[in-house]
Amino acid sequence: MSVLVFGRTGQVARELSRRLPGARFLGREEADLSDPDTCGAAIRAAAPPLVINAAAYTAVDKAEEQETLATIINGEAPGVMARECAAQGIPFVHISTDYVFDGSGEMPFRPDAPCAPLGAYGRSKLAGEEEVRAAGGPHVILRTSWVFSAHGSNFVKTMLRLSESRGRLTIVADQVGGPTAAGPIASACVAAAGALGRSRGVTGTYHFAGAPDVSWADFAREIFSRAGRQVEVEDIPSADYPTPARRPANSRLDCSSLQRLGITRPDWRADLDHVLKDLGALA
Ligand SMILES: NC(=O)C1=CN([C@@H]2O[C@H](COP(=O)(O)OP(=O)(O)OC[C@H]3O[C@@H](n4cnc5c(N)ncnc54)[C@H](OP(=O)(O)O)[C@@H]3O)[C@@H](O)[C@H]2O)C=CC1
Ligand SMILES: Cc1cn([C@H]2C[C@H](O)[C@@H](COP(=O)(O)OP(=O)(O)O[C@H]3O[C@@H](C)C(=O)[C@@H](O)[C@H]3O)O2)c(=O)[nH]c1=O
Ligand SMILES: [Mg+2]
Repeated sequence: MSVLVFGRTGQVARELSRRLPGARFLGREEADLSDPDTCGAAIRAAAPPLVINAAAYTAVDKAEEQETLATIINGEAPGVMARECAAQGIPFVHISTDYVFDGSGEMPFRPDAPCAPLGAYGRSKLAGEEEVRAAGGPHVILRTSWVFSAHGSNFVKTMLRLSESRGRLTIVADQVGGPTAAGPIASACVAAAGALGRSRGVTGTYHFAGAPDVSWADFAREIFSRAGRQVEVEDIPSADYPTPARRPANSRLDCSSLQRLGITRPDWRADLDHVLKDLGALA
């Protein structure tokens, strides 16, 4: 009986495969989240000791025109997984996002703060959280933010790519949050599963984001500095970078309850060096 993971190619899924070599990772050929019943069937067939959902619809702007699909993948499918797990008493670890919040104020959001997503992706992820909680089984929802890794598409890789052709970039400076490397998120999922195994009482929603909080512009500067790229970054307001989906200005997550899972916030600067090294881009 091996651990069952939804997702195989994603940033977090790949890092989980390094930490859970005996687990079974389901790609979309085996379990397509746009057809949620396949997810329930996969769990019934495997009867695993633990299920982790690392698959999601993550294209924030595209979700604005594909909200129905995003809601099936991010909302309904996790609901089917969670109900199947609850029925069998299987612990379920699910990942969510800072984009469930409206980004108001300057204080870090606590896990129990009211949610009010600004866009379709955030609404679809909030729907998933609500389904998982309503299923009533032992679970941990881990909200994270600004994920980066050597794999997949993310801000770090976008910045490195743009630096090949641009000496100057304009980057939004009025959105602040915690960049989080995929490796530590995978480790946090494993720790959450361990904590759930010891006590169902840890069931709940937790925040796990890299420290310190930073703007996208300052994150870009740090990437270029550590990669030794000569790119000048100009601070701009979000209004000067129009996108189909609005993003929260304040993505700060209060991570203090992580101590219940026996873990702490990772420092994204050290993780950034590891990722740049993996990419052969560390100065
Ligand atoms: N990326 C980020 O910045 C953030 C992500 N998160 C959350 O973290 C979790 C992991 O995200 P991350 O690793 O970055 O995601 P990625 O975008 O890197 O990977 C998403 C994964 O989901 C799979 N997937 C997408 N659609 C389907 C489908 N219909 N059926 C089966 N699998 C599907 C993809 O498979 P395929 O390769 O076949 O498309 C891929 O393996 C998600 O819950 C996400 O919402 C939270 C905060 C920030
Ligand atoms: C490329 C570029 C982006 N930006 C801005 C746009 C945006 O506000 C910010 C980050 O761009 P991204 O496209 O990486 O952001 P985005 O895809 O919204 O990232 C989000 O993804 C989802 C899945 C999450 O759950 C969130 O936590 C968050 O990581 O940088 C610039 O200002 N200038 C630029 O040249
Ligand atoms: Mg993106």
